[in-house]
Amino acid sequence: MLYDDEDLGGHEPGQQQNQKTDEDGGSSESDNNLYESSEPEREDWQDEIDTEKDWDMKIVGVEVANGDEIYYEARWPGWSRSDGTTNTYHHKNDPSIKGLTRDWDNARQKKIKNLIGKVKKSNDDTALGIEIWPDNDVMSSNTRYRAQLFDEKLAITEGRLNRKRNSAVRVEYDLGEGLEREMLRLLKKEIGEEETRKMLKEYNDDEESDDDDGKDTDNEDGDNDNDENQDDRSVQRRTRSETASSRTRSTAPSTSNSASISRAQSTISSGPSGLSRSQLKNVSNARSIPRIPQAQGSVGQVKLSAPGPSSSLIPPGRSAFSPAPPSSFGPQVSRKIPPASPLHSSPTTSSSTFSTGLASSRSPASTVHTTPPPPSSSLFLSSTSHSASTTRTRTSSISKKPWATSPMTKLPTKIGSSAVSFSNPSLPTSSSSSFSSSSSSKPLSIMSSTFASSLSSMSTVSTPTVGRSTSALSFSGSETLPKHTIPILADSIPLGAAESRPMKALPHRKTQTQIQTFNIETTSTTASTTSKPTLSHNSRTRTKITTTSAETVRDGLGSKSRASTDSMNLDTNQNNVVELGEDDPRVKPNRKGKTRETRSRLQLLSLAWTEAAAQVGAASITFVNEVDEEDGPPGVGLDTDSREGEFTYLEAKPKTHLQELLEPPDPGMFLQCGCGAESDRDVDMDINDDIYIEMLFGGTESDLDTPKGKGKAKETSDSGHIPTLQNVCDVSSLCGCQGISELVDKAGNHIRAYTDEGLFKFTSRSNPRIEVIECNQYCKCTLYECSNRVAQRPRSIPVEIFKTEKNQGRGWGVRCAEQNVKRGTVLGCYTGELIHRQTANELEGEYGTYVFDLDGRDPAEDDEESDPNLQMYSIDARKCGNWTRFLNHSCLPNLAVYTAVLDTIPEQNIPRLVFFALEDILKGTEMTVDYHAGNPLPKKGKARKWEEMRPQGTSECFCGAKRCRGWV
Ligand SMILES: C[S@@+](CC[C@H](N)C(=O)[O-])C[C@H]1O[C@@H](n2cnc3c(N)ncnc32)[C@H](O)[C@@H]1O
Repeated sequence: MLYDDEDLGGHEPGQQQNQKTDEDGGSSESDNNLYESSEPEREDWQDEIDTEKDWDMKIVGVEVANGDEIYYEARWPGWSRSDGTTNTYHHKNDPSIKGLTRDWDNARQKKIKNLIGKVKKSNDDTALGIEIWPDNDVMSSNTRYRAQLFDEKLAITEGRLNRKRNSAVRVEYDLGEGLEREMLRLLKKEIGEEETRKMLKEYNDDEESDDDDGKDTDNEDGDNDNDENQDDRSVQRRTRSETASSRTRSTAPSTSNSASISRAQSTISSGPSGLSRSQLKNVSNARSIPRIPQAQGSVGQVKLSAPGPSSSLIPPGRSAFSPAPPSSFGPQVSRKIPPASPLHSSPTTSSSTFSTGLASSRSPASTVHTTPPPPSSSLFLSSTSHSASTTRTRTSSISKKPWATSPMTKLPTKIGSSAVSFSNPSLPTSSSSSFSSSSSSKPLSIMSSTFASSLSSMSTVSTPTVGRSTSALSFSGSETLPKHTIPILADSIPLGAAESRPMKALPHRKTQTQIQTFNIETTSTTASTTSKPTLSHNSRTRTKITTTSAETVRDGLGSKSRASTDSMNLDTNQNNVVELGEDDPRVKPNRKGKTRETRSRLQLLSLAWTEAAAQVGAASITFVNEVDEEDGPPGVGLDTDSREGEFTYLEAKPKTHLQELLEPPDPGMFLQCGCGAESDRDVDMDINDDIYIEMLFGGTESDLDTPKGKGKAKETSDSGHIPTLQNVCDVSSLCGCQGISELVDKAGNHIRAYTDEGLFKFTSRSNPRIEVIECNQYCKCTLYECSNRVAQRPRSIPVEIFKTEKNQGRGWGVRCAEQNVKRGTVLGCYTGELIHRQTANELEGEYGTYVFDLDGRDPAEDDEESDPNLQMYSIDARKCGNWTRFLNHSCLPNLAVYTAVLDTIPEQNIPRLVFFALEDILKGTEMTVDYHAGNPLPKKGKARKWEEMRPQGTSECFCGAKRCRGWV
C-alpha cells in the first residue's frame, strides 16, 4: 500500500513489494503465499446484456490480492447488477482491459507523487495518513491495511456528515447521531463538560483539516468527475441506508450505526490522551496492533466499542464498511461489451488499496450486504432484548418483564405475603406446565418434566422472618430450573387438542392461541427461628394457585377470546408432599389419621387434570374425598396415557379403537355455511342460496320478515336478530349447516338449538334425543361468534369429582362445586373409546354403565331413506374418558344428553354426545344423568308396586325417585 519513490518507478507496486520482502526477510515468494485464493465466482449474465451496445467503461481503482495479484476495478456507467453495484474486477492480465489501464496508472502515479511531495515538504509522514510500514511484517500487514482503510473511510464519512451534502446521508446517520449524543453525555459525565468541549474542538479541527486536504487533492488532480462521483455516492449511500434501516427493524446491527459509533469512539480516545488522531495512529502503529484507537482510562468503561476492522468479522480483502465510490481520475473509454469474459466478481482474498489520504474503497455493495459490520455491543444487546420480548409476547402472550432476562434481579416483595407471577410460555404447544415455588424455609416445586425444560429464568426473593416467611418468584423464557427446586411431579397427563375436539383428527384451518397465567401466592410458616432453609418438622407452606386461562380462537374471518379463572390451595410440608390444609373445608378428619398420601394424590390429580383442562381452555377439575381414605378414583393415573388400562383424560385427546374411522372425510363432504363471509363465497349455500345472496347484496329486514325462496322461515321467531355478515348463523334457515337440521318449531320453521347465551333450548324431560348440526371448521363463521357452535367450545363450568357418601355406593361422582349451573348450560362431551354397537351390546352388568350409545341415526328405526348399512357406534369410557365418565345415574337426573354433529359428517353417524343441564343446578349438587334415557321402561299399565315393574337384575340406585329403575 505504501511505497517510497523507487517503488513507483514503473513497476507494479505489488510485485515490487514482494521483491523487497524477499530481499529483506530472505523468505521466498512461496513462503509469502500465505493465502490461497479461491477462484472468484464468475458472473454469468452476458446473455442478458446488449452485446451490440457501446458500453462506457473506466478504470477507477486497483487492488492487490494475495500480495501480488493486481486487479483493476472498472466501472460501467449505464449498467449495474441487480444489487446496484456497477464495478467489475479484472486481473491486470485480463485482455479485456488491455490498453485501458495506462492512463489510469499514470494519473495515479502523478497523484501519489504529489502527495509524497507534500509529505516531504511537511516533514510529517503522518500528515496525509501515509505511513511507512515494515515490509517484512507479513502477519500483521493485513491488519494494518484494514486499519488504514478503516481510518480512510472514517475520514470520508465524517467529512460527509459534516458537510451534510444531501438528505440521504442525513437519514443514514440519524441513528448514529443519537448514539453520538449518548456518547457525549457519557463523556461529560466521565471527564466533565470542559474537557469534553476541548476534546471535541480538537477533534473537529483535526477533521476539518482532513477535509481540506481531501479537497485539495481532488483539485490538484483536476478531477472533474468529482461531482459526478458525489452523486453516485449519494445514490449508493441511500441504498445502503435503506438496507440499514431494514436491518434495524429486524434487529440486526446496521451499517450506519457502526460508522457513527466509530466516530464517537475516536472522539473518546483522542481526548483524554491529548493526542490528535494522527498522533494516535502513530502510537498504535508503533505497537503493531490494530490501529483502531483504544479508549483509555475511565473513559474506556463507556463500552461502546468501535466496530473497527475485525478479521473475524470482515472477510479478507474487504472492509466491512461501505465502499466509498472510487476516486475518479481514470480514463473514460467505451467498450462494446461490459466486463468481457471471463468476468470476475471482486477478489475474495486479502487485498489492499493503492489509496492515499483520499481513500477509495473497492468493495462492491454486495459485500456490504453480506457482511454487516460488528455492532456496538450496547446497541446489539438492546436490539436482541427487544426481539426476545416481541417473540415471547407473540408466542405466549406473556408480557415480558425487564427483570425476566436476569435471574439475579430482585423483585419487590412484601412481608407476610408475596405476589408471584408465573408465566408459562410453553402452554400453547407443550403438554404440560408447572408450578414452582421457593421460600426461605423450604423449596417447593411441582412441575412436569416437559415444562421444566422450558422454564427460563427464575427470580427468587426471600424475606426470612421469624416464624413466617414469604417468597416471590417469577418465571419466563426458556431455561432450566435452578437446582434448588425439586420436581415432585415428574410427568403429567399428556394433552393436546381442545376439550370438545373432534373424535377424528380433521384438518383445521383454525388457529388457537391459549394463554395461561398462574398467580401463586405463597405463605410459609415455620416454627424455626432461623431464616435459613430448615428441616423443621413444623414448617408448612400454603400456596394458592390461581389459574387464569385465556383462549383466542381464530377461525376464518374472526377471533374470539374467553377467559376463566380458578383457584386452589396447595399445602406442602417440609418434604414437599402436597397436603390439603387441615382447615380446608373439603377435607374431613380422617379416622385413621393417615392422610398424607391420600391428600397428596388427590391434589396431584387435581393439578394434573386442571392443567390438562386449561390446556384446552376449559375450567378446572378438582378431586375431593371428604368421606374416607380413598386417594382418588381407581385407575386414574397422572400419566395415564402411557399405562395401558388406566384411565386417560380425554377432554383433549379422544381415543378410538376404530382407527379406520380416523380417516377424515373429504372437506368437500362437509356442510359449509358462508355466514360471516364478506367475500370468497365459494361455499355451498345449500337450499338457502337465494335468500342468502339477497341478504348479502342488499337484502333488508323486511326480506327476512317475509322470506322468499326455499327457506320459508320467519326467522325473527327464532332469534329476533337481523342477520348481518357476522351473525347470519343466527338465522338457521339462512345458515347452510342448519338448513338440514331437524329442529323446527311448531310451524315447521328451522330453529336454532341454542339461545343467544349459548344455552341449549330443548330442556324438556320429555324430549327425545335431539340431533344438532353445528357449524364446523370449514364454515366461514368463527367459534365464538357463531351461535351455532356451542358444544365444540371448551367447558366453562368448573367441576369437582368427589367421593359420594359411602352408604350410597355410587363411588365417585361429579358436582358443580363452585357455581350454580343454569338450565340449558352445555357442559361437555362424553369421550372414550369408539366401539361398534355390537361390541357394546355384549358388555354386561356394570361394564355397560360406562358405555354410551351414539344414537345419531338408527337404521333400524329410521325411515326408508336411511342407509341400511349405516354403522352404529358407542363410546366406551371404561379405560379412558374425561370427567363425564364419573357422572352417576339418577332416575331424576339434572343432566341429559343430545347428539351434535360437530366434526364429522352426518352420514358417518358419529356425532358427539353432549351433556346439558335439564334444570338449574345449585352449587354443590351432584350432577347426574339417566343411564336408561334412551330405553324407557315398558309400560305395563298401573303397577301396584314399583319393584314389580323394575326390570330384573336392576339395583336400586338411591336416587330417591319413587320409580327408581336402578343404575343397571
Ligand atoms: C359411569 S360410572 C360412574 C362413575 C363411578 N361412580 C365411579 O366411581 O367410577 C358408572 C358406575 O357408577 C356406579 N353408579 C352410577 N350410578 C349409580 C347409582 N345411582 N347407584 C349406585 N351406583 C351407581 C356404578 O358402579 C356404575 O357401574
